[in-house]
Amino acid sequence: MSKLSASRVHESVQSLIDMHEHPAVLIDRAYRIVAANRAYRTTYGVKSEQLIGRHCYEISHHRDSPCHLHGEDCPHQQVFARGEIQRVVHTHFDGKGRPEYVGIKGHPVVLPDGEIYLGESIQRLAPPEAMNCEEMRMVGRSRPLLHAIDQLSQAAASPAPVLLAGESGVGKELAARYLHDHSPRRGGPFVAIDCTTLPESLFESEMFGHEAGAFTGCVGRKAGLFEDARNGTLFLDEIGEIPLAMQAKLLRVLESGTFRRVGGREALHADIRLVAATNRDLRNAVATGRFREDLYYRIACITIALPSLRERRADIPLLVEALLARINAANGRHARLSEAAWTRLMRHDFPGNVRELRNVLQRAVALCHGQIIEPGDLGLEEADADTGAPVAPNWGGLEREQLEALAERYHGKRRAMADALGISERTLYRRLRRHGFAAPRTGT
Ligand SMILES: Nc1ncnc2c1ncn2[C@@H]1O[C@H](COP(=O)(O)OP(=O)(O)OP(=O)(O)O)[C@@H](O)[C@H]1O
Repeated sequence: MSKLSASRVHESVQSLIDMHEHPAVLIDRAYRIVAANRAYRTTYGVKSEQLIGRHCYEISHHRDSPCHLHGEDCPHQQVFARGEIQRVVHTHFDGKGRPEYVGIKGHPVVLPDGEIYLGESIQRLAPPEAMNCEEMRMVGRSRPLLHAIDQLSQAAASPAPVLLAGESGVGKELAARYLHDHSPRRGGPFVAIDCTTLPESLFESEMFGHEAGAFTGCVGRKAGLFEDARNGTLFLDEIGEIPLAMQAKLLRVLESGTFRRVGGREALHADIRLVAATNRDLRNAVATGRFREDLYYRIACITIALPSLRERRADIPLLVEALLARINAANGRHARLSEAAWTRLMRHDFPGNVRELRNVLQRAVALCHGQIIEPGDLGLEEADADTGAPVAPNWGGLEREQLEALAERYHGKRRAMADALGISERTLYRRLRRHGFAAPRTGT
């Protein structure tokens, strides 16, 4: 766009987008910002004169290439290719460089100069204070994770029970905390219990509390988890493991909204938001009579599936970075992965998901000599060990995620990506084309 039309555009739309209380920005076909409102400038800590003409991905993503090259859905593509409105969730970086999840609505805007632009209105999904605690942050930018974050953000506003489904170690407890931290109950407590640790004999007293002398050996009155979580969120992990008789008791409380301490008479109000999690197929447990159907429908009002790490391999580099930083900080170390160790990690299947990745890194930091983690320090089984073959050459669907992960790690640089895979740039180019990626940048 010429300088003249840029200034015309700027004048005609500036006052319009300034009316938006959320950050709003107008972007041209070449990803350049042509106008942005005050909320956008404040959020991303950039002055007006430094903003116009800059690439949107530089400002919000701190990157030097468009976000769709890094595995994210990009409204830019949808708007300019199809003229359609698109809503996506992205990770943006605020003016202080802190990551945060945002919901973006992108729509086509036709201005008096006849040009089409992308108009984006951006809504912060997380209050910045909720994202500040690094331990609690759900790290990742892959499509499957951002889709789950979108669902979690929408569910957070409602009081309805949520069932989180996913393999062990995918981050169900972290997701439950996210729900709590983004809900109107965030000022109240978050109480988590792993139901497999509750023996049947103690289930009732642990859940609902007991009065003094309610049963043999019990001294004094004790509040249960329902009371501990008052005004907050009660997270029942592995809910599928609750014995049938106890399921009936839990259902009664959820239906009536009241409970009694064991040995008590007073009916207490169950003022909690229930979030449950399971790593097995609860519908199947219902079909085989191991889980009550009525309880299932009560707890699974909103069901959110959390992706396994295999389904979001593109997040591995970011997770490695975040987890290593935490482990290093906790141990006063500065360990980092050698290229060979990194390639070795990328070949692993991670049946134990993020927890397994964290444990592998913890072990590696403890075992490595000096600062560099070598493949041998990772302690991964021989079964999927380095064979010298290109990364996952026959994994079909996984190949796409690996390419995304490499694009992320090497900022889309073709030479470096090809080297990491042990293939030529031409082969890499063919693979990228096959998976519908735009050609990445050349150079190392
Ligand atoms: N997206 C993520 N970003 C950063 N850390 C994560 C992420 N997902 C999981 N983790 C980390 O992985 C570990 C396992 O997560 P969590 O306990 O939430 O998993 P889970 O699905 O509840 O596991 P289980 O089913 O065994 O209870 C934790 O240390 C958590 O902090």
